[in-house]
Amino acid sequence: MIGVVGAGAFGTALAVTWARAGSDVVLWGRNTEAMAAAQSLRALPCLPGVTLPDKIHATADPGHLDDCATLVLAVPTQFLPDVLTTLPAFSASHIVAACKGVDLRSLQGPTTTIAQAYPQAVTAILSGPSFATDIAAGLPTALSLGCENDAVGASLQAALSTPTIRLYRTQDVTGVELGGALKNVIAIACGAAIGAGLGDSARAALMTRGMAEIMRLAAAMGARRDTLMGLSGLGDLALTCASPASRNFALGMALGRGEPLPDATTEGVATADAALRLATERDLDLPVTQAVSGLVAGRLTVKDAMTDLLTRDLKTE
Ligand SMILES: NC(=O)C1=CN([C@@H]2O[C@H](COP(=O)(O)OP(=O)(O)OC[C@H]3O[C@@H](n4cnc5c(N)ncnc54)[C@H](OP(=O)(O)O)[C@@H]3O)[C@@H](O)[C@H]2O)C=CC1
Ligand SMILES: O=C(CO)COP(=O)(O)O
Repeated sequence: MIGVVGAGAFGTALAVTWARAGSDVVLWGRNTEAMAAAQSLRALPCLPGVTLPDKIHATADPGHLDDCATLVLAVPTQFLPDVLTTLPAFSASHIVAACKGVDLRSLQGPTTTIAQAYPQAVTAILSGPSFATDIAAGLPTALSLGCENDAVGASLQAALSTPTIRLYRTQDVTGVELGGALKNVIAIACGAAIGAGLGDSARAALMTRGMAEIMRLAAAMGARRDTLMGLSGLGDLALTCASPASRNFALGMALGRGEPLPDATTEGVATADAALRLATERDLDLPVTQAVSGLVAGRLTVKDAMTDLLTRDLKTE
């Protein structure tokens, strides 16, 4: 049995696809009324038009997660520590993070946060280009599964792949985590460029130089370059920087149009500042990330950010 913690768009979409593939799934959300309604109506408002298969048990009672050998945590990264401290302890042997961010308080990725709360469990990270709506619609998707323990990684890969979701596995947890987290920051930059009317060429430049920043920071933290060139890196960058369906890209577009910050809980907002702190500790320069941090905090306009980026010292590629 698979337990999914977090009945938002992504947790629900994953639960639906695993249930359709034949797994029994407990889908836990914190709101008692909402989860009772989901269990009886077989639907959740975060995924309109999607029917919850019978194999999903929607609940707000964490006791129902006790029998799950595998738990998948699909809550926004900044809320993960709270979720882990408010839920009772579980006996799950495998815990998979399905979150894309770096915790701003601890500067840790989700698997480190989980491992501190559950030292007995093997942790893994699931990340890659995948809109919840696409997964729930049964559209084809490929994701990276990072797990240091390759035997457990292989069993999770088999258990969590479905006829429509293909998982590739790696032992490079840091690469999978940082690829998924840092692409959100670059998506905000690309959205801002498009929202401000700076054009597709500017977006391509930001994606490319943003990828260089992702590589610079993640490699300094131990990630492998080939992981970052894979699904949870270049793959997710390509999706998120090109689609208004991305909340990070859409947030950037709103800022680019001169509107106020629409939703400060969007993953890339906190992760921009977390990435800058990680970079400062390593004496690294992340100019696009710096621009995003200034934009979301209201310290910079898109015009200021553009001028800052274009007037930097010329350098080799
Ligand atoms: N949406 C997508 O297409 C994708 C999302 N992701 C990643 O999945 C993660 C979750 O995102 P997503 O599902 O979209 O987010 P949503 O905003 O749709 O849902 C977030 C969920 O987390 C719950 N939550 C928030 N705070 C707490 C808390 N303190 N305690 C308990 N539960 C809490 C919310 O509960 P409540 O409803 O009660 O507020 C909600 O169920 C993010 O890291 C995101 O980057 C990854 C790939 C695709
Ligand atoms: O991570 C995602 C797609 O892979 C979803 O991106 P957003 O969080 O920007 O919507």
